[in-house]
Order: sequence, then C-alpha cells, then structure tokens
Amino acid sequence: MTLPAPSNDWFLPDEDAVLQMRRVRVRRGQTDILGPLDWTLRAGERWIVMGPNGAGKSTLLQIAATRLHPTGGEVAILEEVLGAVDVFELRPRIGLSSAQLAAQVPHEEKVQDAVVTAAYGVTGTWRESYEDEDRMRALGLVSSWGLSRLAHRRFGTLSEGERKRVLIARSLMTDPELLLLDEPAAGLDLAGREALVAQLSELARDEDAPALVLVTHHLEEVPPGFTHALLLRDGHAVAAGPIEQTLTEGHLSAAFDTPLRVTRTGGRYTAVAQ
Ligand SMILES: Nc1ncnc2c1ncn2[C@@H]1O[C@H](COP(=O)(O)OP(=O)(O)OP(=O)(O)O)[C@@H](O)[C@H]1O
Repeated sequence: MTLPAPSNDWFLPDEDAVLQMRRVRVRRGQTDILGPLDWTLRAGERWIVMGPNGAGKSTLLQIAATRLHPTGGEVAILEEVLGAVDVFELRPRIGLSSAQLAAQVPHEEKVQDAVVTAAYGVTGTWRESYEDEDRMRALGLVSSWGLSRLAHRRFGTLSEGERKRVLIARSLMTDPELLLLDEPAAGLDLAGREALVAQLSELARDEDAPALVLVTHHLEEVPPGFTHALLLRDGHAVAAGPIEQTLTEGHLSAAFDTPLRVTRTGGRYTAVAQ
C-alpha cells in the first residue's frame, strides 16, 4: 500500500520549540488584528514582547495561553497542536499573569488561597480539596515573592504592586513549563517596579525556570537576563530575535513610530524621544 505523501499543511513543530506559531492570524470584523505571524520560542529562552498600544501583544499572549484560538494558522504549545489537544489538560502546564486574570480573583479571597487555586485552574476557592503538598507549595511561593505578611489578607485589599506579586506567585503554582506575564509592572511605583524587575531578572537567570514571555510597553521594565525580543506593530513583527539585535534604536523607533534614542547600561535599557 502506498502511503500518501505528507501534506505541506501538516504542522510538525520543531523538536526544541516550547511554543511555535506558523502564519497565525486573528481577524476581528474586517480587520486582521494580529498576523500573519511566525514565532518560535525554544526551551530556555526568555522573551520580551513589546510594542505600542493596540499592537496585538495581549492577543498574542491569549493564544499562547490557549485562551484564544486564532482565525488562521497553526500553533503548537509544549508539543501539542492547538485544535488537536484538550486545552484543559494543557493549561496547568502554562503559567499566566494578566489583568484579565486579576479581575477574576474574588476580592474576598485570601492571598494564600488566590495562589493555591491555580492548582485546579480556578480563581476562587469553592469545593475543591487541596493536598497538604499544594498548600505548602502555595505558602513557599507566597514567601519567595515577599508576600508572607500578606498571606491572610483579602486580595481586594492589596495594593496594585502586591496584587501583581500574588499573580506571579500564582502563575508558578503548577510548576509550569511556559510562563506568560502580561504587563506585570503596569501600575507599580518606581520602587515596586525596580523590585519586580530584579526578581524577574533572577527568575530569567534560573536555569530551572520555565520558558518566559514578558509583555511590556516600557524598555525600563526589561529585566536583565532576558534573551530574546519580539517587536510588534499593527499585529505584525517589526523585528524578532536575540535581544541585543532586536531592541535597537532603529527597530524600536519603527515599532513605536517615533524616533527614539536608546541606551543600555548594566543590562538595563532606557528610551527617550530624539
Ligand atoms: N473583539 C475585538 N473587536 C475589534 N477589535 C479588537 C477586538 N479585540 C481586540 N481588538 C483590537 O485589536 C488590537 C490589538 O489588541 P491587543 O489588546 O492585543 O493590543 P495590545 O498590544 O495588548 O494593546 P495594549 O498595549 O493597549 O494593551 C487593538 O487595536 C484592539 O482594539
């Protein structure tokens, strides 16, 4: 019997790809708000996704988090192809911190519970029964993200910076293989931002940490240790690749449609208009 020749349409992700998108497109109304986009994130890489308001960053992250199915193209996440996998089995392998998720955490939820509920992929405690091991892991994460003194506080009473930390601790609860952080420093004051950048830098340099994707508008929020960057504008990649070759004056000026002067000191970036 002759086997049919492999079709060009059959999507076989690269072996070392943690996340791979091929010709991905998201259409809303008459407009493509994202793509077509090709993007591959390999094991051990730490990616910054940057671009102006409306560039498609959150849409991209929603796809990577299996929360949104693209209109066209193929997506493989952790060797599973979207559309051919039960996303509820895939989601615990992906950590996510985003404003949408924060809005789903009940205000009266205790901090330690807001972290432990990620074990069941829910945002509020209900009738689940948690193993001691889950509780211990949640408390360990609460401690390592500097939240011990807040463990019994209600989520709704926390400051913006404290909430951001809770969400990152929560995103690590299932020991994910891919960690997606959507604007984790948004709304933080200077000291809060610097503390978070330092902690994310430490995470980025930890060989045992998951593959990382950090979405931000601001160069100042890029933690040292991140290895790659994807610059988006109007849903398209302006540039993508190793961070030092991507976060350049030329590429950033094109992405933000503004002539920028970019400096890099001690692994930190800043940008001002020229
Ligand atoms: N349901 C929708 N219908 C029409 N347009 C949409 C819809 N959802 C998103 N968009 C548009 O898609 C574009 C990309 O949105 P997205 O939230 O991904 O951008 P972003 O880069 O994360 O922006 P920001 O930095 O402001 O958060 C925006 O112009 C947005 O208005």
